[in-house]
Amino acid sequence: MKPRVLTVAGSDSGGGAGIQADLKTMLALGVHGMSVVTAVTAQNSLGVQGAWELPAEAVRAQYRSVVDDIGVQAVKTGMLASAELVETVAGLIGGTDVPTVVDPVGISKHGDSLLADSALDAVRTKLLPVATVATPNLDEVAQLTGVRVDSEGQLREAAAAVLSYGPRWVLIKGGHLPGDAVDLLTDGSEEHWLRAPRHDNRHTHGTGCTLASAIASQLAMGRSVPEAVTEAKAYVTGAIAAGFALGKGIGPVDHGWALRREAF
Ligand SMILES: Nc1ncnc2c1ncn2[C@@H]1O[C@H](COP(=O)(O)OP(=O)(O)O)[C@@H](O)[C@H]1O
Ligand SMILES: Cc1ncc(COP(=O)(O)O)c(N)n1
Repeated sequence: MKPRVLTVAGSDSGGGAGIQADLKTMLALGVHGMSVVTAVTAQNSLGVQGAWELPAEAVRAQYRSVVDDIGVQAVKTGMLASAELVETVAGLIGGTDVPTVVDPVGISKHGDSLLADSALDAVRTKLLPVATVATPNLDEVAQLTGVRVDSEGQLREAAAAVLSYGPRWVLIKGGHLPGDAVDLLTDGSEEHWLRAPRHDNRHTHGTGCTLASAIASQLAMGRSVPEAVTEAKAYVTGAIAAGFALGKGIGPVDHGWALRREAF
């Protein structure tokens, strides 16, 4: 049976990030994608114009519908908006015995907040402990741990700070540093440095969502965490290289690049 992957995240009306990015990534990687919508954003290439979270009951009901009947081999979380939703989702994941990728989405590329400040503590104490892999970017590392990274040498310190909250693995994304796009994956004993050339392309909307969904898809196919992250990094790098202009601002990465490559 086709591996099934569930994203628990917010909707991006512009189609570049959030649930839309997750489902496109899952399609491109050959798994069956499913979604639990946590919030709806009015969003485009210029930023987030509005956001509305769903009631916790609606999130719980979507999750149960999917997991109890269809079943999942991996879960990915993205925008969770509020402390109540973070706690609800952490509880649901804690009761589901499959690998889970937690992308602790805090602020959009345009600087719009996608998570209430009052939810940070629940992310630290409830959500990170149930993650198989947590994938914070450098702003999220600073928000969650207070550790500020402005060089590759500090990625280790950032990783240790996030691991102290209990995820099995952490992938610190160094995408916002100058130079090569370097990420550090570690479980506190093994270290894997993932390095890709930086693509000089401003159309990077959705990079984090795409990477986390690709990791979840690879885990659902049975890969180990280091294998899954290595494959996912190659996929997101190709998607960034093929990112394209839409609207007047930052365009999306191209989720379909790998499908086209295989087709010809
Ligand atoms: N310009 C770029 N060229 C190549 N890789 C990039 C670029 N920008 C980000 N990345 C990579 O994309 C992935 C997502 O990282 P990042 O953009 O930091 O996440 P987020 O979307 O959460 O801010 C990481 O693997 C990062 O190294
Ligand atoms: C609904 C939603 N979820 C997540 C992001 C983060 O996007 P990115 O991957 O660009 O950091 C976003 N802009 N909108």
